This record gives sequence, C-alpha cells and structure tokens, in this order.
Amino acid sequence: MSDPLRLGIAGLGTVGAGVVKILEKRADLIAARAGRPVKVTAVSARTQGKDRGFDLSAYAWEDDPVRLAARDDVDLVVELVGGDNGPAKDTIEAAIAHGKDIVTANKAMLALHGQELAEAAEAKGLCLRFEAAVAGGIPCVKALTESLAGNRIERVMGVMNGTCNYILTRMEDAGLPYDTVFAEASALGYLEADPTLDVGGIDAGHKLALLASIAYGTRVDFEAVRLEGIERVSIADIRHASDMGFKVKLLGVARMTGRGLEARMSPCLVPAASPLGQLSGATNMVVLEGDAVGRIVLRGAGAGEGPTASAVLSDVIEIARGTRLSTFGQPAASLVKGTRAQSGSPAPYYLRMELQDKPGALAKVAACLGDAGISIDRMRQYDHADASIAPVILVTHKAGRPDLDAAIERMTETGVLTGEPVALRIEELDD
Ligand SMILES: NC(=O)C1=CN([C@@H]2O[C@H](COP(=O)(O)OP(=O)(O)OC[C@H]3O[C@@H](n4cnc5c(N)ncnc54)[C@H](O)[C@@H]3O)[C@@H](O)[C@H]2O)C=CC1
Ligand SMILES: N[C@@H](CC=O)C(=O)O
Ligand code: NA
Repeated sequence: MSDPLRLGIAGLGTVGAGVVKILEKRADLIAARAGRPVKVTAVSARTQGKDRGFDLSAYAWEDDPVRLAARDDVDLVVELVGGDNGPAKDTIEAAIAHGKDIVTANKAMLALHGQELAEAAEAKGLCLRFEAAVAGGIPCVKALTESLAGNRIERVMGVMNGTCNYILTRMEDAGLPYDTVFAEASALGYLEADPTLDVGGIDAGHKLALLASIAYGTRVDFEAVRLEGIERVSIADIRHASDMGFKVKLLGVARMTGRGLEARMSPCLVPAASPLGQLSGATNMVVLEGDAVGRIVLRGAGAGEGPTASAVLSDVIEIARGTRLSTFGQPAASLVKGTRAQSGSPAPYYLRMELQDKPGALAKVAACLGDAGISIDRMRQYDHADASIAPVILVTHKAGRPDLDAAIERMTETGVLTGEPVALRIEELDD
C-alpha cells in the first residue's frame, strides 16, 4: 500500500471531532477505498483539555492552526474552525503557502473569498474542496461537479438551511408563533452563534452562491444573491398558504437567464405535494436540473456531526485516491464574472396586508396593483379581533418583483395600510 495521507485538522468542534472519530473507527475501510492509509498527524483547537470522545494524545497538538498548516508531517489541511475571515482564512492561506491540499466545510468564507483562495490554490497545483459546506451530508457539490458535468444546468434549487426549515415546519405543526419557535430552536442549539445567518437567509445564500458558481462557470458572487429572511413569516401566512395547497419554505433558486444570473434565497410558497413542500424538520433538499438528465432531487441531513463529517471525508478520500479536481468544477482562473439579473423572473405573489376598515381602502390597494400592471387572481378578507383593521390576502397573477415593490410603496403612500405587507413569491416548480 502507498504512503499514508497525513492530515492536520484545524478545529475540533462538532465537525472536526466527528471527522477524527470516523477516521479512527473506519480506518481499514477508508484505507481500502483510498488505496492508502489516511491518518491524522496533528490537530488544533482553542482548548486542549476537553473530552471529545477520543484520545487526543495520539496526535501532535498545535495551539495555532496556522502553525499546524505549516507542519512538515501534514499533507492535507482540514479547516473546520469556521468564520468568514480570521483564523480560518489565515489557516487556508498558510496551507496554500506551504503547498498543502485543503478540505473545508466553511461556506461563509468560501462565499466571500472562495474565488481568490481557489485561484491561489490552483496556481500551485493544490486542491481546495468543500463538499461539507453546502447542505452538509448531501453530496450536491460532487453531484454538480462530477455526475452532472455533461449537462447544461437549467436550475439549481433547494432548502439549504435546516434551522429555517425546522422553524417553518414546527410553526405549522404546533401552531406556534415565530418568536416561540425561534426560542425553541435556540434552546435546541440549532441556531448559528449569530442567528441572523440562519433566519436572515445569509447562510443558505452562501451555499447557493457556491452551487451557482459550479453550475454556471461564474466567479462566486454572494452579493448577487437576493436575500430575504423568514423573520416576517407569520403563522397566519403559513395557515393561508396551507389552505391554498402550499407550504412556506426558505427556498434558494439560481438560474442563468438572458438577463444574467438570477439568484435568490427567500421565503416562497411551493406546492404542498411537491418534494420541496413535503420536506419537514431540519432536513435539507437540493434540486438540480440538467438539460440531459432532467431533475435530480437530493434529500438528507444538512448539518450535524456525522453527516457533515461524512462529506468532509468524501473530499479527503477523493484527494487520497489521487483525484485532483478544481474547486468549482473548472479552473478558478477560467470562471467568468457573471452578469447579475436585475430582478427575478415574473411569478405569482401571495400578499398579506392589514388595511384600515373604512370605505374605499380596498379599492385604493387594488388601484395601486392595477396601476403597476399587476392583475389580481384571488382575494380574501378574513376576521380580526380588532374591528378597525381589515386583514386581506391577495394572490396576484404573474408579476415582476420591481413592479410589485412599486405597487406596495404606492399602497403605503395612500395611508390605508396599518403595517408593512408581507409578499411571498409563489414558486412555479415545473416551468
Ligand atoms: N456543525 C455543523 O453541522 C456544520 C458546520 N459546518 C461548518 O463547519 C465548520 C465547523 O463547524 P463546527 O464544528 O460546528 O464549529 P464548532 O464551533 O463546533 O468548532 C469550531 C472549532 O474550531 C476551534 N477554533 C475556533 N477558533 C480557533 C482558533 N483561533 N484557533 C484554533 N482553533 C479554533 C474551536 O476550538 C472548535 O474546536 C464551520 O465552518 C461551519 O460553518 C458546515 C456544515 C454543517
Ligand atoms: N445553520 C446551518 C448549519 C449547517 O450549515 C443550518 O441550519 O442548516
Ligand atoms: Na454537501
């Protein structure tokens, strides 16, 4: 058997500890599949004296992950420190400077700095791989990069933040308001240290930006992703959506249009009976559509020790086998700067608003939509405890988002609204 591949693991938290445990438990199986042993030689974390479920004394210790990346007995650096800058980025840069391949799960850093890091690594003939960074255990990066390499990718879609999907499905199942379920998610340890990353759609936006780069051969452009979080989705929206045969999902969609790259991560209504509509709890789903293959639906755990470590190991074993793939499926230097589509394709929208309950209020709202060229498909006024307020649900025919935003602005100017309307796109999955 060939020489071992020697790993330096930076970060021994949920994912890093999971990687070490699988490498210890499945050493023979991994060696057989890789054609050579895969061994951890050195590790780094903030605290050394902590029980992580394995014997740390078997590995050399470094306080500083940058020093770990420079060690002569490390061939491949596994970056599991996290954060879009600071020690994680320093570690990867040090690995590149010292000629080491890199595997990371760090979507935030790659979404912001992936282009420069991939170019720097590839300029030195090194691999920088990131299967765990997108939808954790779901092998969507490899599916796009390898299995679907012969396709023109028509659309990439998905639910890529388990925390948001947990919150939305729990609100529906238990009939609980957003704030209560958010507190539950926090108590369960689901939320990132900065919860806005989850509920603001940022974490999922990072993941979509990475998949879009592979799918369309464009430089990673997180700024191109139009982001909207789930904070304003209410139990009322979830119930109304359900009455109409829809579920509310934080949905990411990327597609290349004649107007440029359309990429958005926002709460949308999707048909309840579709695979995306059926997705419950913290599970993720990635839907890939290729011109030759058609639609592929991948469903599984997007986070957690085992699933994320599984994805990290898929990259480690790929490199151990001698397979050397570009980070984004083609040389990073050949990725083009994509044009950003200024707005998404037209779609029907669900609108919930509260009006002053007085003559002519609804007519003014309808006129604002009509003036913006938006036609109403369905409308419903429902009961409210406060008799001075009239809550209204509207579903529009297909409309462009800029037109809808202009109409909402004009509605606000009329003074008949008692709060900011909620507008949710109804995603047409089969067009
Ligand atoms: N936890 C999960 O389910 C998933 C995590 N990821 C990504 O994997 C990466 C790691 O995540 P977790 O394991 O959850 O994080 P964690 O917070 O559990 O662990 C981070 C580790 O890095 C170490 N660390 C932090 N700063 C350090 C420094 N300056 N020097 C040395 N060590 C330092 C900590 O001591 C800890 O061992 C992140 O980029 C995260 O976004 C991706 C998918 C899922
Ligand atoms: N916060 C993320 C964790 C994995 O990326 C999520 O909820 O999906
Ligand atoms: Na993945």
